[in-house]
Amino acid sequence: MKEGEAGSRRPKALLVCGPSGVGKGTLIKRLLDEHPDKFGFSCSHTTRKPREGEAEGTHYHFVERDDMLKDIEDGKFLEFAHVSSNIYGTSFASVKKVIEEQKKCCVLDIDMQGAEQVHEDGSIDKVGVFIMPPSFEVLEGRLRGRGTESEKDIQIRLETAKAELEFGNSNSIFDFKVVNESLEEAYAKFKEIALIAYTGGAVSQ
Ligand SMILES: Nc1nc2c(ncn2[C@@H]2O[C@H](COP(=O)(O)OP(=O)(O)O)[C@@H](O)[C@H]2O)c(=O)[nH]1
Ligand SMILES: Nc1ncnc2c1ncn2[C@@H]1O[C@H](COP(=O)(O)OP(=O)(O)O)[C@@H](O)[C@H]1O
Repeated sequence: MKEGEAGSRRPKALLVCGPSGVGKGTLIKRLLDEHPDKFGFSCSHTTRKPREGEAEGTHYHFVERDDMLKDIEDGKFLEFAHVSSNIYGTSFASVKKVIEEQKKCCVLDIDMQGAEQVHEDGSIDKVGVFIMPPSFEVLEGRLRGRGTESEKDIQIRLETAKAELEFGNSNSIFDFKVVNESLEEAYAKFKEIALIAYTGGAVSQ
């Protein structure tokens, strides 16, 4: 076995959850850029419109609501959720592509409802990490600073964030919590957790 290859244990999926604007996408992008051989992103489906710079099939599969509802009915999704007035979901195909075809650890960026469904389903061996903001004010500042949402959408996301933070603080789905204050420190911790998922190792905090 070559150095850096996963050991005899199979890589687990890495479930990344946390409120909108907390930095999930930033941390995940950095991980994928640094370790493209080890980690692959599960490209979700969404009914929301693409933001500037987002590409079909890379960030999301951008789909029409009716098509997504039909695919959900046809059983194509491992999990799905209505988040901030849009539908988001992880197809079986996207997870299979990363785990079985690419043989990498599959990174899922999903909301709390999705995390709960994956946890209860139990068919995916996973490590769960919840990303926390240093404070609600900082979260709001990041969301506004990103400049990708309308004021109405920001308000919806902040409302959802309150429930997400309570959820992250009070359940056992997540093996780890990372406070994203300094990006360097948060990324170092996040990477360490991701590598635990990659090696399929036992989780100890
Ligand atoms: N359940 C579920 N949630 C998802 C999925 N993809 C993204 N999300 C979540 O949907 C929420 C909104 O995502 P997005 O519109 O990209 O906005 P952002 O989180 O503010 O960058 C976030 O909490 C994501 O974690 C998915 O496939 N399933
Ligand atoms: N540690 C950090 N310090 C300051 N700004 C950050 C930090 N992490 C992320 N950001 C910024 O916050 C905004 C939201 O991050 P993003 O990764 O889009 O969050 P999410 O994917 O959780 O919605 C982005 O503009 C990003 O550059």
